Amino acid sequence: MALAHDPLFITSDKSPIDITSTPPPSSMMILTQDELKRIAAYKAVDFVKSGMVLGLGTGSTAKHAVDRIGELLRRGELENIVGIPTSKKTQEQALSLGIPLSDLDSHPVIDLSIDGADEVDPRLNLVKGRGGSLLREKMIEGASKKFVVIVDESKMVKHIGGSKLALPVEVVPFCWEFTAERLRGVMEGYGGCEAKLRFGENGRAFVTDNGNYIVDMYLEKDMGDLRVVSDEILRLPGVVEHGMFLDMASTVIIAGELGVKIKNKYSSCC
Ligand SMILES: O=C[C@H](O)[C@H](O)[C@H](O)COP(=O)(O)O
Repeated sequence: MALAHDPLFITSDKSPIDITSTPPPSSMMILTQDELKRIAAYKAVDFVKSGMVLGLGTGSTAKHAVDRIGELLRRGELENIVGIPTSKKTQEQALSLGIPLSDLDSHPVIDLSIDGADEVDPRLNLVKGRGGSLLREKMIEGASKKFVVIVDESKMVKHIGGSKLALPVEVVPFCWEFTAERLRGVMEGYGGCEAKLRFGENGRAFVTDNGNYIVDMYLEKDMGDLRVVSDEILRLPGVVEHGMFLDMASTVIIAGELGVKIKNKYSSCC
């Protein structure tokens, strides 16, 4: 894959989403998917300023952003950062990098969160949680003034579920089969789905940081009105949270073959 290094920006304001992109350079370099993730992550860290309270995301893309924040703190280029980790794994990583940490109880308003995503649709709705961290992510990113999502271009889909990979739902372990069956039932009205319990590497049910299970829903079609589906899923007793992050991302940074694109959601205010 090739990526631009020339920081020349083009802005378009004609779509409901504001798109800024870095075009391909004259000399191209082949980059791996992980390098693309790192490029998106570093670009997002450009938004970080000293003194900020930061939501620290989880996953292979967010890991690069946390590393970068640690590096800038170490070099003294950032100061007085407080990180709010979205998982135990990120907490460990941040601690190992010397990033001062806190939580939502002490810092209920977060200046900026940076995190990866599993899918991004054209309206910047997301699927998250294929790493199992969706609940803490949704709590922390939902409390953020700005939420910057970092992805490589493979995550862009025409509609939620378009990758044919899982839409994760965190459920209580108690009678999870009953809850999975109820989820299947709800989804019949929205194109249908297969609902499977997620297993960990040890062959047992995967357990989230909150002691819950994950039921992965494999969608068959575009679900239509995502808000309606979201509300129905959340009304099921036994469901804790789902991995659709609707209308939450303020900016999505996409690293791909043709360069880095930045999509901003229009703000409704001045
Ligand atoms: O639970 C995991 C998170 O939602 C991740 O942000 C998401 O799965 C994307 O992860 P990655 O950057 O590893 O593709």
